[in-house]
Amino acid sequence: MQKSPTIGIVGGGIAGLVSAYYLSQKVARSKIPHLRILLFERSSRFGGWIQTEQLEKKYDSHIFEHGPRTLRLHTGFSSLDNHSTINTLKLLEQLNIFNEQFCPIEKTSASFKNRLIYYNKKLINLNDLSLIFGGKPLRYPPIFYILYEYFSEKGRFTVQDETIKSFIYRRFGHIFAEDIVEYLLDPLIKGIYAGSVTDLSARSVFKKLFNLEQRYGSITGGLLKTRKDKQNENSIHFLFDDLNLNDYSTLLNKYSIYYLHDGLEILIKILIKYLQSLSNIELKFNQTIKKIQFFHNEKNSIEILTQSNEKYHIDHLISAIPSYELANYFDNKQYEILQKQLNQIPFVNMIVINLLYEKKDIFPLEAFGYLIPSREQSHLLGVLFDSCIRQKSDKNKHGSQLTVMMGGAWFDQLRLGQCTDEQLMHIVMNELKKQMDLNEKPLFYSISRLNKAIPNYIVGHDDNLDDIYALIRRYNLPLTLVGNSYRGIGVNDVIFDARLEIEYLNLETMKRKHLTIDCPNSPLKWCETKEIAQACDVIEQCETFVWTTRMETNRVNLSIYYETLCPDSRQFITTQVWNTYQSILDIVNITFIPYGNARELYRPETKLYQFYCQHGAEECYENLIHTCVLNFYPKSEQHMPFIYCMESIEGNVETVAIQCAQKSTIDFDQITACTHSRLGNQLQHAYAIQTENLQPSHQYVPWITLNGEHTDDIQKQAEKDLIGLICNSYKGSDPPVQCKRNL
Ligand SMILES: C=Cc1c2[nH]c(c1C)Cc1[nH]c(c(CCC(=O)O)c1C)Cc1[nH]c(c(C)c1CCC(=O)O)Cc1[nH]c(c(C)c1C=C)C2
Repeated sequence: MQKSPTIGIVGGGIAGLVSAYYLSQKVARSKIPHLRILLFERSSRFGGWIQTEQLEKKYDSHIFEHGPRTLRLHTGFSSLDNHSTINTLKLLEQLNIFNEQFCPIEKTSASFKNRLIYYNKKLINLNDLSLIFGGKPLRYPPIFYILYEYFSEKGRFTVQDETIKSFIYRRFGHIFAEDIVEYLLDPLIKGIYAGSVTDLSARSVFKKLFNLEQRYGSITGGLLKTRKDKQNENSIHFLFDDLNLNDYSTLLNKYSIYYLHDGLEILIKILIKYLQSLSNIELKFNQTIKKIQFFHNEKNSIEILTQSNEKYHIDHLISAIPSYELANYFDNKQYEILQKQLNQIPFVNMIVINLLYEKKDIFPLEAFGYLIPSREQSHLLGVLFDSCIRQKSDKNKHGSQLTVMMGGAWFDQLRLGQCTDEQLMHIVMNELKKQMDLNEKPLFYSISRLNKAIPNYIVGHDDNLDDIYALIRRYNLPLTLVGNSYRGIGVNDVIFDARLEIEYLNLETMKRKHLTIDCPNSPLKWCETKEIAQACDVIEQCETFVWTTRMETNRVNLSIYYETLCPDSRQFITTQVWNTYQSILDIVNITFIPYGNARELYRPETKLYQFYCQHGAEECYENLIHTCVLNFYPKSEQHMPFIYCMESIEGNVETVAIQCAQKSTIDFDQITACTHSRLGNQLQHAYAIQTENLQPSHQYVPWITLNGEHTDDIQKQAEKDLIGLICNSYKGSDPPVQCKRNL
């Protein structure tokens, strides 16, 4: 008998909708067609901050975007690869809106390249190199900055996190940092986070640059060393084989950003239409949630109580609301710390003013827009030249359009919350007159006050996230976090992150919770599975007399000699070994030896071994991470999910390791300490010896031994059907049910 497992999603913004979308696809692939998905949105519309207003005909049907309007085709500052970018393109294709809606902007076009700043009461173009050499806004030639950074003291492995300002001052020194911070990074950070360089985290916002410094000792040195690796980036994502970068390389090389012809909200509308066509999804508008209660019972279920006192029982909750809103639902004292950690992510208020002018050419030059450094003391953060950006779609329309952004981290200081619309417009008109020499009155305008619109990843954000995940694990909460509060604020990041999170959801356990199993008549079957044993109330007896006996006497010993970045090793671990782990772990000991074709050299001066790996320094580092994890987490249940995760995801090793540690129960601080210690070095050396002592010597990786033996036959069978191989080698009289199916 089977009741329907149910997943609840709270929040009907882009994160909630794409979570429902990817979940529906996962359900269709899996064998749980009865799984129900409930999506709760408190307002009467879906889409969150993504909102497109279509103006009347008398305004030439211009569109006003009240939130995001362009999407990235390049990696951006925090993303480490192009997968999130490709993923959104795939989504547009899957929803059949790519061909009619996708409007890319060429990298060479003025409306992308020309990014201006308001400097010394003038608009200057950062793309105009002569300006930089002419001493604006950088006082010295750029090569001075680069050389200083390259030779400045290495901060390797010393800094946990710091503000963007302190990072730049540490790397470039006082003489050079001032220009970079005041006139480049201050406006840039305003133009993405509406935040301040004195608050935001270098580690979270400039992930790539921060990691390069931590790894290679300097940003420039790191960039030089990793230039070669970039060529290998055109790969397929390990979890999602539809994300083949090669399919899109021409497009990514040519274009920089894109917008959707009818505005970004078309993506929301099409998603809703698709979700409404599915029978197992219910989209619930106007549903304010009063309470979410987690029950720590056998089923670990959740109760959602709405304002209208309706109750919903669900098995898993996907939170697609901002972190501070989720925090409110944890009103039980028990979750006080989790509530506090969620509340530690600050959000800033924005005022977005769209303006339509009658005249066609109101812009000083064709550009993306301009940003205003804090030193210039303006009430505005920046101005977007929408007509330049949407040139292709709006070429036959009259007039011109721009958007003014206000608020962010300076919202309270400038008392913008107290301004009436008239006062805001007065400020805007004055500033545009001063900055753009724009004296015209707009034909039409629209003011949006976006409360707590953009999360600011302040210093310690990544550590805070670690704590949040550790608490969710400690309380054993069936909870998934998606949305821009956590791991990226761009639309691409939010969509891709939701897809990853859904991929990691284990629907099987949800299904099992809903199976009502009757105890079979024959006692021979009582210990076949945990669920049957539970139904027969003989768990303890099975553990003592059947399952442990299997464990002690007849277990098959499987050893995998591998290297972490080798594609064949990764393929083997993420398919054959992972399936084996998931189904027949109680008859096999799985041992990992992460070394493979590496070589070692003893350095008497340091009394340490130096390792050289087939796939370079990155691989040596990942081998070492695996080595340390295997040492501190010796049980398969402890290290296998981490190893599987790391071997599944491509990208910067440290970032992936942190991400995977968060998802499993690994304390990454402990592992980092080990990788930098003599202990880590000794453990890696032990694996080198173990690999070098193999009889016969290994000739390739992964190299498999079964009960200490390697033959071509064992290798071939292992690569083809590892479960079958282990089941056949198992000598116990009570093979698990999965083997019976296999034999
Ligand atoms: C003036 C304020 C803002 C402007 N846009 C935003 C704010 C707060 C919001 C915003 N802009 C970007 C993102 C991230 C998108 C993503 O990663 O997918 C967000 C949330 C993109 C962006 N905008 C600028 C830059 C350099 C970037 C990074 C990626 C890219 O190159 O597209 C610069 C910029 N933003 C604004 C202006 C006027 C401006 C430059 C002239 C407005």
